[in-house]
Amino acid sequence: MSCRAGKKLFQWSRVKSSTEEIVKQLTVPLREHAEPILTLTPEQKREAVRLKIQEIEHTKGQPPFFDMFMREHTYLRISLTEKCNFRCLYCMPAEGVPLKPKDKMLSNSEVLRLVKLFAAHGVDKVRLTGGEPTIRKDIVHIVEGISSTPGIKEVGITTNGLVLQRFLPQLRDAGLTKINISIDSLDREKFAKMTRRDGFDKVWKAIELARGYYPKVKLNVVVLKHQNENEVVDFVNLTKDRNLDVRFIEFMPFGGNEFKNDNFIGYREMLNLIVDKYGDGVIRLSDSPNDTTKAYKIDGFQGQFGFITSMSDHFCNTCNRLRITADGNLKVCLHGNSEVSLRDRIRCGDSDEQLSEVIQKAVNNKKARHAVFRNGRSEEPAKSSNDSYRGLTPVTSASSILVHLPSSSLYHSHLHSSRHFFISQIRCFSTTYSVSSITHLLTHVDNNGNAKQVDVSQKDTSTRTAVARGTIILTAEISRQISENTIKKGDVLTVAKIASILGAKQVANLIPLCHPIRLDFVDTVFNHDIENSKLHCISTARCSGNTGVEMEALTACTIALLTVYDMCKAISQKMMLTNIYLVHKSGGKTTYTIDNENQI
Ligand SMILES: Nc1nc2c(ncn2[C@@H]2O[C@H](COP(=O)(O)OP(=O)(O)OP(=O)(O)O)[C@@H](O)[C@H]2O)c(=O)[nH]1
Ligand SMILES: C[S@@+](CC[C@H](N)C(=O)[O-])C[C@H]1O[C@@H](n2cnc3c(N)ncnc32)[C@H](O)[C@@H]1O
Ligand code: SF4
Ligand code: SF4
Repeated sequence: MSCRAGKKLFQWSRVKSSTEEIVKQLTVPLREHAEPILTLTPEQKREAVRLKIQEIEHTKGQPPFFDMFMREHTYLRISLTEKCNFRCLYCMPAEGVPLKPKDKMLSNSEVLRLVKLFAAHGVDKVRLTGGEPTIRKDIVHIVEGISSTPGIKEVGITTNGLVLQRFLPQLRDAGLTKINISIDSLDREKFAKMTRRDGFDKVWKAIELARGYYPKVKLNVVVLKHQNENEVVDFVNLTKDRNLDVRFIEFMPFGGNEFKNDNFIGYREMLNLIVDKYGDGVIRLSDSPNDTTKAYKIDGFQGQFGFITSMSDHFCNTCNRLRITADGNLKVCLHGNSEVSLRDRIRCGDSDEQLSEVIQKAVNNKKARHAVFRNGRSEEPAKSSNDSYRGLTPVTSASSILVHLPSSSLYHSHLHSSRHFFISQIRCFSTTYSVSSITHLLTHVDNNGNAKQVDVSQKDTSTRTAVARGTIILTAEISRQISENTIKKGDVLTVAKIASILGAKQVANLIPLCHPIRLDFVDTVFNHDIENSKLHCISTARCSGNTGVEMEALTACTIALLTVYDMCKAISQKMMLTNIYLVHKSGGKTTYTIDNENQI
């Protein structure tokens, strides 16, 4: 979801003001739009559809990367290098990590190709990280390339700040929009102990410089017990008259770090320390939809602070992140072990379409939440029913889920392997037109009552898009079998999607006075309301031409629904196609968007 909620202040009314009471009130979840699409109000759904249409138009039709939990991935984190000039206690061993050869790293042009591809699929935010990203010599060029990629609205960097002063002006000029700087201690000696390097002065100067360039600079502070926990309030004090957003990060276990439970301090405990000092002055701010941070501020302070609570209260249900490692592996989850090499696919000469297919497949396997940590080791969460978590429900048991099916040539191989592939047969019946006294008003009938086609040769060429929607009411048994993909005839939704594309291409042959159109794009997605045994279908058609594609979208949608009927009728014929209508049309002289679907 790409709803953008504005940040607004929120102050709790309090009866008692003991630290414990205040912390209790302040830790109530306050995340807007945190739930997946199934709990949206009709108004929000309409807005979501409108945004989706806008987005599809903007991205020239590449479908966004949705996972099986309806999470749309719009944020790409790219690690530019494995190297680092620090050795933070919680991140790297003193001797550093084993480095792969340079030729295994993604090159500048490979990074930019991937960004372009992800942007075409709706990614609008990229963050560069590492290792230490400023070690990469071509960092300014990379930022420049990313910021000028169509569709990218934000380019951020997360850095330890050691050499940032050198690059900051160029980075800003290259289009860097956001900066997060890590600093774990305000005490020079402790800083050196935690990073195993003496760099405090340079990092602090970089922070001051960045504040001059950016309206808000985020500071990342990993808090470790017995190390820097006693500095939490000092960090909050920095926000008094500085445009800083200090984020306290819970220590997370990673493969290489030495995670010890003794070092862990949860966010409630940190908040306690702050409330002890500021009492009622602590204000909870509302969080943006995909924020990792629970945001707060002290009343009257210029800046704010927050907690990244990956361990004690994870935020996986709103996850919109994908990441690429420095050597070009796609990771769909920070804590997941599965990776797929995009670098190898690029170097084997894969087309963008093939890469998209690989990415979508990986995204389909993304778990509902991150791995469970036991004894400092991460274990993948179990699949299927255990994946259901905090309102996130996989397709197999969802009450309503948008099933996204990527469009690509690889479908064909997938389909060939499916046992039954039926293209529903459309019969075109000959039609008798009755001539009425108002034939002269009809554009498709001449004065003698003969059918005539409209001459569109003088109309302007423009990009035309149409979106149609329809529903098939199923039986409960059919609904269940579709959701579990156990229908005997084969993979219903995949076949229906392909049939819808073939159907759209046939419009000029099926509907007597329609013009043949050179279609640029057709896509169909499904929204399966399993509980209510309804399958909604949304079809989009686009062309660049002098007449519209509404009929193509409507036909695509209808054929998809008919195909579902055909694939399932052996189980029961008690199904009904209903509510097929045009949701949106743009290009040409008029734009139309249905403003109240309930009226249809
Ligand atoms: N669980 C989890 N934690 C993450 C993820 N990305 C970042 N984090 C945590 O957030 C901390 C800060 O990350 P940053 O690199 O500053 O990125 P960010 O917070 O996503 O950045 P913005 O929201 O764009 O400001 C990291 O140290 C992690 O602890 C993620 O995908 N999953
Ligand atoms: C891996 S670093 C890479 C970017 C850069 N080198 C830096 O330190 O900002 C990104 C962020 O992850 C945080 N981080 C690293 N190891 C962590 C851990 N074990 N638990 C929580 N956060 C961690 C760092 O503090 C930093 O804010
Ligand atoms: S947290 Fe960043 S600065 Fe520290 S060792 Fe890891 S990569 Fe380097
Ligand atoms: S742990 Fe994985 S699923 Fe959870 S927020 Fe991070 S990347 Fe997303």
